[in-house]
Amino acid sequence: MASAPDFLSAAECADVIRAMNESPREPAQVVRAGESVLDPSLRSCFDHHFPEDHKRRIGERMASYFDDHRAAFESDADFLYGPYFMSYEKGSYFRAHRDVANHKDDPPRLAAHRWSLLLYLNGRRATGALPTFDGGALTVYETDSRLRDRRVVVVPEPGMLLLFRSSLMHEVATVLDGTRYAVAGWMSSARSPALGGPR
Ligand SMILES: O=C(O)CCC(=O)C(=O)O
Ligand SMILES: [Fe+2]
Repeated sequence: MASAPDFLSAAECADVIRAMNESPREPAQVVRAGESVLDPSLRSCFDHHFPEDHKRRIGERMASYFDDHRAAFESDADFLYGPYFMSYEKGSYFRAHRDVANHKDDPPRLAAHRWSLLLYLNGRRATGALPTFDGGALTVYETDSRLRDRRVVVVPEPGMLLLFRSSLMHEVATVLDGTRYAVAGWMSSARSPALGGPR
């Protein structure tokens, strides 16, 4: 796991949150046995249709952070899938899951995911004019052959970029108050056999 605390400034976070609040949104789906479905037993949050130009700009920044620190990630990932813009209102959550394929019918892009990138736009503490929320911590269940398995709890901070392997189990605790805003993208490998790369 790795993080960059000040990937975006508070002013940039405020801009993205504003654009999210102005964009249409729909309840976020999950992929189950190859199909995208609403599944409140697993996930409850909103997916925002974010303006394309903004989206491309943020996606490029996330991908270049990965590229610049590539050596640390020991990965053949070469493109970013996403980004997606999510809001979690009071009562929202994302139960334990992995961001990779779990079923033979799952879309190939899931099997190509290598690293999950989360960009947090706000946090629990007041920062400038950014909205705050309570609850909504991310827990990642790290597995490491050299270390004992452990859970790492991440409390989002505005502007923080977090990276973890997409194969790790993780979950977002229920938001208890306010709205939690986050951007998610997946560094993926075009060489994945699932995407037609060499086997
Ligand atoms: O918002 C987070 O902290 C994690 C979200 C997540 O796990 C996902 O979108 O796949
Ligand atoms: Fe996830």
